[in-house]
Amino acid sequence: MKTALTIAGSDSSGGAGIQADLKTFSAHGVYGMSVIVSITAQNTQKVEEVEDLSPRIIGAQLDAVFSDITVDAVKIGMVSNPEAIRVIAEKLIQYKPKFIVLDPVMVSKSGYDLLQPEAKNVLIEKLLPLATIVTPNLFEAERLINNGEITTIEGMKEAAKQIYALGPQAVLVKGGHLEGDAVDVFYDGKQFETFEEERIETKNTHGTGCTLSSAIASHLAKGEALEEAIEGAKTYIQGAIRHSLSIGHGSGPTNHFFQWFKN
Ligand SMILES: Nc1ncnc2c1ncn2[C@@H]1O[C@H](COP(=O)(O)OP(=O)(O)O)[C@@H](O)[C@H]1O
Ligand SMILES: Cc1ncc(COP(=O)(O)OP(=O)(O)O)c(N)n1
Repeated sequence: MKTALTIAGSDSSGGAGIQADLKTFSAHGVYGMSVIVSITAQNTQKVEEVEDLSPRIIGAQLDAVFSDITVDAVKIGMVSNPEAIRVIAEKLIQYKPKFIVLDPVMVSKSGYDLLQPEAKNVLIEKLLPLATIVTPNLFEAERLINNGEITTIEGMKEAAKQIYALGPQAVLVKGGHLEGDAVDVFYDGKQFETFEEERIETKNTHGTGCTLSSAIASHLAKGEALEEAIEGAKTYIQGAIRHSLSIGHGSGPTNHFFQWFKN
């Protein structure tokens, strides 16, 4: 069985973070493992509190997994602070996993900072160059390059080019927050490709970014090429949003088991 490891934060409500990633891996038939960086007290309405784990225990989790198990793909989500980022980068350089999908999580949909402001430049310097692909949403893409607001597909292409210059092997700028269809822009230094799906009108989009990036990691773990992996992940997120769950009083989660149980 193929394996995937998520390095991310825990979401107590189960819609985003580690919990969304593990559900996504399972739904793809991939064995999931986790390195927890932070614990969030969060629900469908807001993030109440965040507590970071120490760099020591983050490093120990990484050593425990990599020293024993073959990791076919890694997904990185919420990494919270500079010290956590440094130990993650150090261990990934040591263990050299074949694929690293980096979702540069910065702010929750409910508006809570999940990346400390002083950690942004450390993430750019230490993690972007290690990434097989980085998957910013519009806000994150704007923050990575500090070049104004992105409001068009052309703007997404320009941002993808500038983020590519920071060192990852490829970039997928997600257009979930743009108007119109859900269009994501891919750039690998050679060509652009757009991945398009119809926009689904729903408030239940908690964890969409986590779900997409861990679906890409699952497809890469199974040996698919990058563009094929994105295509598969885009089909998956479309189903997961279409059958998203009205759980809680706010923005409900994506549905990972829509093939079997529709809501
Ligand atoms: N309402 C929607 N209908 C269809 N696809 C969506 C919708 N919202 C987001 N997506 C897709 O979900 C994925 C995650 O995008 P996005 O919501 O922008 O990420 P994030 O959760 O990081 O903000 C992207 O592929 C995006 O195009
Ligand atoms: C623990 C944790 N990690 C990441 C996120 C952000 O998830 P994302 O899929 O980008 O979008 P929202 O869940 O914020 O809608 C999170 N909230 N918690």
